[in-house]
Amino acid sequence: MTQGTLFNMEEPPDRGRGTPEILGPGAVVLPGLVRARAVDLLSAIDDIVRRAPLRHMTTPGGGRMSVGMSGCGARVWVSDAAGYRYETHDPRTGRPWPPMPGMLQDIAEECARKAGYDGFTPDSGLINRYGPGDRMGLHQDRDERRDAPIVSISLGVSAVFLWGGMTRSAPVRRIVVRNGDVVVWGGPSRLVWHGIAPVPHAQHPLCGDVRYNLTFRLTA
Ligand SMILES: O=C(O)CCC(=O)C(=O)O
Ligand SMILES: [Fe+2]
Repeated sequence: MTQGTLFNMEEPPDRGRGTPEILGPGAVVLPGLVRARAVDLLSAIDDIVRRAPLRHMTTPGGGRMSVGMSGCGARVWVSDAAGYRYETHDPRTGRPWPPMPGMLQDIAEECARKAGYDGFTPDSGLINRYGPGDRMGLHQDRDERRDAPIVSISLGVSAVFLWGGMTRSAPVRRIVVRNGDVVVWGGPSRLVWHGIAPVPHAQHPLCGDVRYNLTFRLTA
């Protein structure tokens, strides 16, 4: 990922629940789509991070990412002084990443289908953990297959998803993503710059002051 700039703007107005919101060609927010599965998803995250602990990765430039990361599946995104890449083994433990639970695979595929992407079979599930104030700067997801969409699930504390354009300096839309919301982007929008504004200090009944994000991709 490439870190970019963030803009601090006031909270955007609320949007209706349940109505898909088109972000652009091939990109959609599906509000609350997996809210009923939030407890199961969080328990799957717990199982994974017990075996592959969350860690703060460093960027090639030496910066420490505020978001805690782990993952499951055949390959998981890692970053260190050597660069951004996918690895089959967890550098922290030397072991293969935990396999992707069938439940996660099914939910990711169903989310993709709902967004118009039939036949999406992710081989990588990234876990991002945001504490209060943690953020992810504007970036493009460039390190995996670009002919497959990204399926992104928000859990816990609400955050503002930043949805930019095809260049880093394009105007940025701010979209509130809540527990159980899903964002899917692919096709002509696959390389849109995006990020997460600093997560507010807030409480969610399932997660305390934490936001989790699960992101599914195809890497090989
Ligand atoms: O946390 C999010 O919603 C976005 C995560 C993201 O963009 C990424 O992992 O590449
Ligand atoms: Fe991303």
